[in-house]
Amino acid sequence: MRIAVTGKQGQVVQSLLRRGAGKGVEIIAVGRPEMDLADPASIAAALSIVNPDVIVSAAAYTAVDKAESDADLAFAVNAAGAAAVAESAARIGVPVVHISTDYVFSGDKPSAYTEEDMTGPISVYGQSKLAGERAVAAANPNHVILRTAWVYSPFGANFLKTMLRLSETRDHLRVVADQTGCPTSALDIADAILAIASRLVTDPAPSLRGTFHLTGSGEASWADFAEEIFVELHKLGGKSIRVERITTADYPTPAKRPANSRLSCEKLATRYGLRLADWKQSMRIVMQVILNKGF
Ligand SMILES: NC(=O)C1=CN([C@@H]2O[C@H](COP(=O)(O)OP(=O)(O)OC[C@H]3O[C@@H](n4cnc5c(N)ncnc54)[C@H](OP(=O)(O)O)[C@@H]3O)[C@@H](O)[C@H]2O)C=CC1
Ligand SMILES: Cc1cn([C@H]2C[C@H](O)[C@@H](COP(=O)(O)OP(=O)(O)O[C@H]3O[C@@H](C)C(=O)[C@@H](O)[C@H]3O)O2)c(=O)[nH]c1=O
Repeated sequence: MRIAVTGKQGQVVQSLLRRGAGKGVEIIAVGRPEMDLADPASIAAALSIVNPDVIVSAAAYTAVDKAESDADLAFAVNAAGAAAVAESAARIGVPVVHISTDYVFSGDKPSAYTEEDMTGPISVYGQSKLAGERAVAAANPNHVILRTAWVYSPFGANFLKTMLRLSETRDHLRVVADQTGCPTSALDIADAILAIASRLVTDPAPSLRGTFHLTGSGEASWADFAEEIFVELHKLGGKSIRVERITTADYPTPAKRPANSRLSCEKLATRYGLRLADWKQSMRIVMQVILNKGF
């Protein structure tokens, strides 16, 4: 199986390259400079030349706060760019696996969101990703949209790495405790994508197509996540860091985040038999990779 994945340095792309190695899967990362998602004309040619069996649409404009003042580029990449990737897959006649986000929800629901729940993004990033979901579904019926959340990994920029970086110069951090979600390892996402892609290329069942939630098992607030990171850091010989649990109002940001963005992943478990590990277990693996500086 040959997979074309959009982006090069991103967390999910890098995790796919790492997890695909040695499994008889050829993964080709297609990104800048040869393909710019903000330049639709560059997309079809760059993807078709790879002659893939599946396209994984993992590249996105992910700077949540910056998107508030950069909506045109966020929409160009996350909506028009995603649409062009899905159209390219349709033209080649292959499935597209598109990655989306918990931020398509408002966060008002008191329990975990299912795929049937109404969306209602409260940030430009979330709005642009929802527009992308709709455009992907319209462009290629042979699609899987995977909504994931709170992604961390040894690669790129993420909350876990931000916490570790801040801990180098501080012994006390203030972190919001009233936003709840599901931390998800990009390495686990990569394993799931590989399993999903191999089903899609062999099984035309409609029940395997559509929108699915894919997050780490369990739930946490950002403060819980930070505390667990620092427990593990201390166990691995690092310094002790105190987390002060604060409210969203105490930590003003340009973009609003959902208060609740927990996602129910039952549909994926039922249709694909896939369930990701508990986030704390996966977080420990990622921490060990980062602190030991290698796999
Ligand atoms: N990070 C998170 O917490 C979450 C992410 N998601 C979604 O998961 C997917 C993967 O996210 P993640 O791996 O964390 O993303 P990253 O922020 O780590 O990487 C973003 C990727 O997108 C690429 N990219 C950005 N703009 C363009 C552009 N104009 N043209 C081509 N490539 C571009 C980057 O390119 P380059 O390689 O050149 O830097 C990079 O490879 C995204 O769709 C994201 O919306 C969903 C939920 C949570
Ligand atoms: C750095 C920091 C953040 N925070 C808060 C701000 C915010 O509410 C929360 C997370 O902040 P970040 O900016 O790191 O994370 P954010 O960019 O909001 O992460 C999101 O990224 C996009 C791409 C997604 O799709 C989402 O699923 C989600 O992972 O933690 C603190 O309370 N203290 C801190 O020291």
